Amino acid sequence: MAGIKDYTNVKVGENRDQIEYHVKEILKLIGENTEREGLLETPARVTRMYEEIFAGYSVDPREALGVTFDENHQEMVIVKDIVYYSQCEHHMAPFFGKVHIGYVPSGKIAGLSKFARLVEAITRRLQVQERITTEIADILDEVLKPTGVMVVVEGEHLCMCARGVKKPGSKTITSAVRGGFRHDAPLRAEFMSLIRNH
Ligand SMILES: Nc1nc2c(ncn2[C@@H]2O[C@H](COP(=O)(O)OP(=O)(O)OP(=O)(O)O)[C@@H](O)[C@H]2O)c(=O)[nH]1
Ligand SMILES: [Zn+2]
Repeated sequence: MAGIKDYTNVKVGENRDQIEYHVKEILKLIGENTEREGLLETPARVTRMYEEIFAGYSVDPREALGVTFDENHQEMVIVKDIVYYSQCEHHMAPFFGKVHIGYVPSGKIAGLSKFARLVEAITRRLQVQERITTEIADILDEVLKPTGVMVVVEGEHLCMCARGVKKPGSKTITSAVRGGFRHDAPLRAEFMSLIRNH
């Protein structure tokens, strides 16, 4: 299975002309007049938007976590409320929410901003929420080799709100645990209580 770890290094900007062409074709196929004023720039706008929302394809998420420091801190570190916007791979509709990361270092810590960079690299692609969660946990585990990692992701999926089953407000919560968190219920409970918004 192709995963985030096999990042493709595709830069959307290099395919700009072709994407614009195909967006214009889709507009025609849904019954639009691509020559009316409001739509003239739309293929180019959509392409620029794709460059942003699909920027993750050109980033190796392991490198996003690049800067690490040797540090003898052995208690849990939590970076919570990292907002993400992603696109569901089934409908190409947005889903968005927050990522919460907790880890217990084992000699290595990462620069705090790098957690958000990791989240960006993984979410700015076509995704499912479960894979976002798993990949963040696996990459942290691989790069930092911590005593343990726990990742919780909250998401609201427009494909469930604006269409289909139409259930606005429903939330999906996914979690992944690695290392010491697996067999340590109090540690998981401490993480959950610290990420709760007060
Ligand atoms: N597990 C999981 N499912 C997702 C995610 N994003 C979207 N989906 C679901 O993917 C499924 C695709 O189902 P299909 O039956 O193939 O597509 P569909 O006919 O458009 O389904 P409906 O949304 O039920 O109308 C739907 O149940 C979506 O809710 C995600 O991140 N994780
Ligand atoms: Zn969907």
